[in-house]
Amino acid sequence: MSVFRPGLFTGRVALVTGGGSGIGCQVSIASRNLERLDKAVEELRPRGDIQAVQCNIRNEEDVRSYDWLFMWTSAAVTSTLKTFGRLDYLVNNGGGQFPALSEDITLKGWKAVIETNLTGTFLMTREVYRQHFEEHGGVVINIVADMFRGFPMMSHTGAARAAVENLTKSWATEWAENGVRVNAVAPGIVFSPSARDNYSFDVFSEARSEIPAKRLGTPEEVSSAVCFLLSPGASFINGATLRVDAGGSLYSKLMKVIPGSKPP
Ligand SMILES: CCCCC/C=C/C(=O)SCCNC(=O)CCNC(=O)[C@H](O)C(C)(C)COP(=O)(O)OP(=O)(O)OC[C@H]1O[C@@H](n2cnc3c(N)ncnc32)[C@H](O)[C@@H]1OP(=O)(O)O
Ligand SMILES: NC(=O)C1=CN([C@@H]2O[C@H](COP(=O)(O)OP(=O)(O)OC[C@H]3O[C@@H](n4cnc5c(N)ncnc54)[C@H](OP(=O)(O)O)[C@@H]3O)[C@@H](O)[C@H]2O)C=CC1
Repeated sequence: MSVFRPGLFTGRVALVTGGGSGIGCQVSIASRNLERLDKAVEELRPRGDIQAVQCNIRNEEDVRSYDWLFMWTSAAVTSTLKTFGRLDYLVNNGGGQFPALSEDITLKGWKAVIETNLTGTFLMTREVYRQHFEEHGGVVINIVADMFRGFPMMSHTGAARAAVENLTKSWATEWAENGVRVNAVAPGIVFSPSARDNYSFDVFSEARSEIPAKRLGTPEEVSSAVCFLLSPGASFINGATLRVDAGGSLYSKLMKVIPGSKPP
């Protein structure tokens, strides 16, 4: 997702997991696939000072670490601080899941989704707080999802995202005195090739009719919300979740077709 806008964030530094761009802001983008990250850096370099950091957010060593001599390493947080000398924003955007009925989810699959969406967000945020925000303050944005009525067919991610929404509130209170704000953004349905490839049918075409606006959202519409919550314009907003879904989370769509009811 394209995260920053010109002018608003000049001189500020952001660490964004799962891609995202820096326009008018210095940015580290962090995910597992270095080849894809390097490609994104090449595309975005003309628009801002941007670096790629290979990091599996599920892996504490990737997220954390200084080495035993406290030398800088290539880990996500330390390398951002080394390159840019400061850190103002963390956007926990990295995440994903696969569609499956709960009874079909293996323990390995459950753990993969919980570790990616919940543990990864916890590790990244804890590390940024310890290494920088505790002393200097900052803003955290957690990208969650429309799980407000449960998440049939994706119960693992529903549970993880609901937990992240709850963490958002805990952190907002725990770290307020250190000048840290923590908010969440809950996108509705936005086209994503990786999600498309996870489905056996054309999920995005079908989803369109389930959205009151009768269209999908765009990455820019999500990034506008992220930018607002990062900006001083949101300085009195803490612990909130902003739904960016054109009202989709209020609409009675069924993600799993229920053909009929059996007698009790
Ligand atoms: C109504 C429509 C809503 C659409 C809204 C879209 C929302 C989005 O979030 S868009 C972004 C979505 N993108 C993705 O979700 C793609 C990324 N997904 C993943 O990376 C994986 O799904 C992951 C999160 C589970 C983690 O993958 P990884 O760490 O690489 O783990 P493995 O691939 O090795 O899988 C571990 C384990 O997980 C189970 N599993 C994985 N994929 C599936 C699948 N498609 N179906 C069923 N089970 C799956 C499986 O148990 C895997 O173990 P093995 O069986 O030993 O491979
Ligand atoms: N598209 C949509 O409709 C919606 C999306 N969301 C959420 O918004 C976020 C962005 O989604 P979108 O851009 O559409 O999807 P993408 O699948 O394109 O982006 C997900 C990103 O997360 C990264 N990622 C996944 N696992 C890890 C990991 N273990 N460590 C580090 N990075 C990881 C991936 O990079 P890599 O594989 O290189 O690690 C990828 O860049 C995700 O959290 C998604 O679940 C929420 C609601 C709806």
